[in-house]
Amino acid sequence: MDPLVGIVMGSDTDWPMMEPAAQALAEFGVPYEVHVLSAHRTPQRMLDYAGAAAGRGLRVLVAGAGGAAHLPGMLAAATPLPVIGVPRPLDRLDGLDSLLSIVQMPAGVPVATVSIGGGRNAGLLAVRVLAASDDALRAAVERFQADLADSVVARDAALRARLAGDGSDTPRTAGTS
Ligand SMILES: Nc1c(C(=O)O)ncn1[C@@H]1O[C@H](COP(=O)(O)O)[C@@H](O)[C@H]1O
Repeated sequence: MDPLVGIVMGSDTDWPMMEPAAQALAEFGVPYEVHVLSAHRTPQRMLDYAGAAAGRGLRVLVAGAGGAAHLPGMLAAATPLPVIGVPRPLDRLDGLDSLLSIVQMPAGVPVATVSIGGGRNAGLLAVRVLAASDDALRAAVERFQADLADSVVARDAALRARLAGDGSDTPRTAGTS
């Protein structure tokens, strides 16, 4: 199947952060491609990719980068497709630099920014973008949401059972120890 989502990143060293995006897409059966592109290091290649993306059938781009993370914004400038940015935490500044570089776009050039290191949510958001015009995919998203809710209920029950076993499940008044 031709890819619908382009997962791109400024360096191959970003892959551990971006792999969960790929896994999320795979869980929903959404075909994707993966590339290393850099607004800084391969500017023309990045522009060529962005310019051709929609015509090749891609529908969403997920772009991860660290530090001076200009890749998502530059892609958004050069494609009409929705771009989801993923800020990568590097050794210094804990990813705040990447987050601000990606999220503070000028009006007219939107990038949907997920949390620092939020590769999985970026993949899930790409699925939702596609699901807006795909009934079968939307039904799969609804099943995913129901499963997530069920897992929280199960964890609630497991925690309460564990605390009851400890004899520590006694209701307490807020502010008392
Ligand atoms: N932020 C960007 C861009 C860009 O925005 O064009 N190109 C590479 N990078 C980032 O540089 C970091 C270090 O890269 P290396 O590990 O290759 O030195 C990576 O997180 C990459 O996304």
